[in-house]
Amino acid sequence: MTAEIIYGDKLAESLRLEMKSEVETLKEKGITPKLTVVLIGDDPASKSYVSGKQKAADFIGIDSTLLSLPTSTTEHELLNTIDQLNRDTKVNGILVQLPLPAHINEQHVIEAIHPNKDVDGFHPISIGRMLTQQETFLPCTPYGILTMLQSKNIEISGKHAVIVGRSNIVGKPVGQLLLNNHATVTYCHSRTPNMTEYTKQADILIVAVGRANMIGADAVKAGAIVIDVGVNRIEDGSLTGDVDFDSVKEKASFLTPVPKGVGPMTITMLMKNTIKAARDQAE
Ligand SMILES: Nc1nc(=O)c2c([nH]1)NC[C@@H]1CN(c3ccc(C(=O)N[C@@H](CCC(=O)O)C(=O)O)cc3)C=[N+]21
Repeated sequence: MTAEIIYGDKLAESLRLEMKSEVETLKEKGITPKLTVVLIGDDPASKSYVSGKQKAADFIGIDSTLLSLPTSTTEHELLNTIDQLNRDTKVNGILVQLPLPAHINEQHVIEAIHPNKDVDGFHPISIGRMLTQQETFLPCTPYGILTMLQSKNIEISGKHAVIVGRSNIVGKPVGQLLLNNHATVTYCHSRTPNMTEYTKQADILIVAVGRANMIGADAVKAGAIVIDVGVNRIEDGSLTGDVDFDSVKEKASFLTPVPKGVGPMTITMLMKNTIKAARDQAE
């Protein structure tokens, strides 16, 4: 079997076009969605992701502001900045780019963002609301993955979804989102013995570990749907996923590439959440 490749960049483009006209309509009603991104320090990867977010916002017509703060910023200073953004009625969404420098407690920062402006969906209130299936901001990468599956009319209900990786921002929430859509969910992680015994049972395999080419064709069931969330910068400077694309392509039914897969969808869902924030706050 040769897999159909799910191109996240193509889907992102069509969704961004829809959002552009949605924002035009909102602007006629006097609503201009505004996102503020806070970036601490000058990590090149973080800068590159942030510029991708700015570009998407510009295209859609979302007002986006980058607040660039030095690495020496204290946790107290950052919490004060967030407090000001929480109070600023013009700001609909707040995103603090992760990872943060070691002297700042990430959880304190995430919990400081008002849940109504939590467009990343990382606040414990947002996570709790997602778990209990209340309406909320869905975390962008899991939301993007769900949208990619739906775009290909892939049935989730009754399928066995195996998640490799258990991070708070991808692995854990994507499993819960698939569970909400009636999948049977198995989590694998660094302490799972004989991991391929599980991955080979997956109808839908989601890999979010951050280790280049850790999943080969031997770990995949024939006809499986494989979603690669890995972002690994390799020696030659290029970007590669967690899945061995060339071999898995010959065995899976659907496969996402890296780059041009989940990454562009993550940014797109952030834009969608920002528009939702603007709408909700205008009520
Ligand atoms: N508060 C917060 N929210 C995030 O959503 C967040 C974060 N912090 N920290 C870092 C991760 C990573 N992330 C990516 C987004 C887009 C691409 C993306 O668009 N990648 C392009 C390639 C970009 C390139 O070539 O560098 C692609 O896959 O085609 C990748 C990674 C969001 N993150």
